[in-house]
Order: sequence, then C-alpha cells, then structure tokens
Amino acid sequence: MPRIAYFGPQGTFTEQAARRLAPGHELTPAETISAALAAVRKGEADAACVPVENSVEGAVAATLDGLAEEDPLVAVAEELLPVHFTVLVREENAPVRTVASHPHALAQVRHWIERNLPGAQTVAASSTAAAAVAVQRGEYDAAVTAPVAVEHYPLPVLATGVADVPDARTRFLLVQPPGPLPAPTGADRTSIVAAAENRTGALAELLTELAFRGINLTRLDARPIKGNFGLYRFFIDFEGHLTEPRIGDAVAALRRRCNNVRFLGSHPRADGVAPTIAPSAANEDFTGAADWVAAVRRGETA
Ligand SMILES: O=C(O)C(=O)C[C@]1(C(=O)O)C=C[C@@H](O)C=C1
Repeated sequence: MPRIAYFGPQGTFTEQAARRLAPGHELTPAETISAALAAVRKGEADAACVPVENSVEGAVAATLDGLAEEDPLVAVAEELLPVHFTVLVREENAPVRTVASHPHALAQVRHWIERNLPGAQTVAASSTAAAAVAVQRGEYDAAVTAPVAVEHYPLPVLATGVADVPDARTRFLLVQPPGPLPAPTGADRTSIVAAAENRTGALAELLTELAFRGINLTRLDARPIKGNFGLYRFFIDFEGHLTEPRIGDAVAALRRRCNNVRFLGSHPRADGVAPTIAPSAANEDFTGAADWVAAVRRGETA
C-alpha cells in the first residue's frame, strides 16, 4: 500500500486533504513541509501531501521552494479545502495573552483576534496542529487550529467557524517522483517553474508563449533564487494537460526559450473548471495545422 507523508502533526488541514486524496492509505505526519518532501526523495514515502496556495495569504513558500530545489517531484492530484478555524484554549474562562498558529492561519484570523482577543500576542507555530500541541504543553494560551484538531488535542473550544474571509480556501498537492502522468480529464492544471534570464522581456516572452496559444494562467508567483540577490524563479500554473497538443506545444516553447524549466505536474483540477478555448486555440487547431504542414512537406498539398 503506498505510504503518504503529510505536513503534520495529526490534525492539520493537510492531514484532512491527504485523507481525501489518498483514502485508506498509510499516512505518516512530517514536522515540516520540507521533511514531507524529503521523505519521498529518500524513498521513505511514496508520495507527500503539502499545502501550496491559500486564497487569502497566497502561495506557501516552503512548498514552492521545496519543489523547485533538489530532485524533481511532480504533482499528480490536488485538493481544495474550505478553511475556517477553531480556536482552542489551555483553560476555560482564563485570559488569553498568547495565540499560536501557522503564519498562514494567523493571517486569516487577524481581524477576529483584534476584535475578540484584543492585546493578545500572536506567535508563529510550524503548523496549526503544532500550535495545539504547544497549548497542551502550557506554552501558549490559545491555538488557531483546523476543526479536526480538537479530536486529537482535547482542549476547551473558545470559538468555531472563525475566518476573516468567509470563502477562504487552501489548495493542496499530492506529489511523487516523476512517473506516468494522470490521464487528462478536460479540466486539468499544469504547473511549471522557470528561472527566466535576467534580461529585458525574458518573463514577458515566457508568458507570451502561453498567451499566443490561448492558454489561461491560474497562478503566477515569484520566489527568490537563494544566494543570487535580485534573481527570481517564476511558478506558472495554467489550464490544460501536458498531453494536449496546445499545452505540449507551449511547454516545448518555454523549454526552448529557457532551459531552466522544471515540469511540476499535470493533473485534474479539484474545482473541475474546464478551460474556455479561445478561437484557433483548440487542440484540433494545433493538430490540424501540424497535419497540413506535414502534407505540404510530403508535396501533397500547398
Ligand atoms: O497548519 C495546517 O493545518 C496546514 O495544513 C497548513 C496551512 C497552510 O499552509 O496554509 C493550511 C491551511 C490553512 O490555510 C492554514 C495552514
């Protein structure tokens, strides 16, 4: 049975995502995102589940950096979870002076804390569940956690359904070493990371290759290439699957323009949204045009 490492400890949002992405599989918590990815690279796990993007706080930097560096890992599936929090406290009816959680979680409840726990100091923990562990140990007064955390860390509940932005969501990836791609579904996402050259227009050229082929971006993030001040990697997600002619054509063009391109996966979108295809950008347009060139080369038409 495949073994799945996930960003833990038990009771994180990531564990919930892993249970949905790999039902019935053996799940092992890792303390950090990089430890979850390392477990796959070392062969201790077959796949890892990690958060990648939140609708309020944006990209999860540790995941982007972890996928761009070291041996390649490829996303084969994604999950989208609604994010609202439960606030657990050390002691019922006691004053709350410190509130711990993952920085992404704290950013999503900033206003709630200002209104409900004025003056409380926020403290970054490695994950929402790690914050609950720290509260159990008596290190902090409260933890902002996933709703499932209370099942693992039976602390008094101060509030449930906490979220500054009601429709907040986090997207999670299941990543594994390169292998056969998941089959295209018609509602897929492809991800790459490219270290564009440091010259005028280099990023615009990459994006134009996608725009020319009518490919809609779903995310664009920049992360610094460490040790090279001012140099960035660009994480580009777009609609479509690598096996589609229009996407394969675009990814080949990106590779031609920038040999520092890494493929990060093509997999079904969790929201099932299919792309709107621009005029002349359908796969049949690409294959039809290539067939015509082939016929011209054979001297059969002009
Ligand atoms: O700490 C957790 O529970 C996580 O799974 C991490 C994480 C994140 O990285 O964004 C996941 C979802 C929430 O947005 C808050 C924290």
